Amino acid sequence: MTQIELRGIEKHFGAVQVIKDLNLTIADNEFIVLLGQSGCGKTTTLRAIAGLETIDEGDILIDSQPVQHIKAAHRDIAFVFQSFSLYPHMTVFENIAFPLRATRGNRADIEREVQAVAKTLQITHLLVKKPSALSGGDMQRVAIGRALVRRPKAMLMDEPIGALDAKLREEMRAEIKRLHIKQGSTTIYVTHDQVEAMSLADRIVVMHEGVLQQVGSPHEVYARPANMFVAQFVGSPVMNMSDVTVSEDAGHARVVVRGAPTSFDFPSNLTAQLAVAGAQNGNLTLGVRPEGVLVSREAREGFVPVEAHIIEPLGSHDIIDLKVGDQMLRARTKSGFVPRPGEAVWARIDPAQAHFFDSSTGTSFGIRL
Ligand SMILES: Nc1ncnc2c1ncn2[C@@H]1O[C@H](COP(=O)(O)OP(=O)(O)OP(=O)(O)O)[C@@H](O)[C@H]1O
Repeated sequence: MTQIELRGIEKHFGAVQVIKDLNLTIADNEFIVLLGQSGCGKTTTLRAIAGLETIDEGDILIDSQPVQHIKAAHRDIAFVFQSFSLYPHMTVFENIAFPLRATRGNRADIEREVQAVAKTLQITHLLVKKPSALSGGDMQRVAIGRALVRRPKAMLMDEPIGALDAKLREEMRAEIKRLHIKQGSTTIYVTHDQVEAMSLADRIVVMHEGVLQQVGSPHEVYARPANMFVAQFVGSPVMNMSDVTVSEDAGHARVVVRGAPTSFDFPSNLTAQLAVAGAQNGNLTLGVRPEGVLVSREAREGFVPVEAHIIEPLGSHDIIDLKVGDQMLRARTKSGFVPRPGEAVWARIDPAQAHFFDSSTGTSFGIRL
């Protein structure tokens, strides 16, 4: 059982505040991913939990006990870094066994535990080798094995597969997930890669400039982004964002994209919901992911004329830039469905996939259609 709680964490480096009032509770066995751009304070947060960095304000609690006064070595937390930091003169077996030497004297116990971890990570055949004979992925497996072997209260991982090539990263991602399901330990994982975050996390914590933006399951963060930063950071290609005005007309809401000649049809309850949320024209941004832009070759009800502009065929699907007046809208369509550049087609925004944000604060109005 390991629960970790961060209460009102603040951290400065000189005059620069790198963590601002961070509050977060991580449940036992939970896999949490801290996601954000370089420099947003992820690593500093992880190091503070491990005891490698002090904090200026707030409390860090492990199983309800404040730990600020406890040194890193006594927090019983394992840390896996991007750089593998294996001991080059030791074999893989000795590297994994190393953390056990201080705590478990008995050779037979050490042998058994190293073998068990090696089996879990499928590296038994590497135990006699030296790190210099290993590939990048295997080195990182050994580093993870060394962290796991002492069965720490929690695992902290800082971009552990960031240095590997794309194919190996994908493989290691799957392995880390399998390992977590099998081994079950409270894990906090740092990355700037949203795909990695989505595929690994029970919950993603999105950070920006030291401020927590949203905590939620991958689905929540993707489908219900709390603000424009999260909306554009998660998902690829990025969410379309346009300034819009909304008016009511003959039982419909009409959404006009600034610079576009036509309006998109929305259900009439949009205007009522926007009014309740305090949204006002002139301060309204519409966000829609490319899969929320529907494209048709023929005129259909609710579809407006647009022009296919740039087409990126990606095999499983195509990404098409549609010209709507002087605005661009990216759509994701079935592969080969659309047209040549310059061809006139029809588009509609799926109201169920539309997001409305306050243009000045970026906050979502939480509209559900
Ligand atoms: N020891 C330090 N002294 C001064 N500034 C630091 C120190 N460590 C980090 N910083 C600064 O604090 C900010 C947050 O850094 P941090 O490493 O936590 O961010 P990050 O989100 O993990 O980014 P990255 O992925 O690049 O490591 C950055 O602006 C960084 O330059």
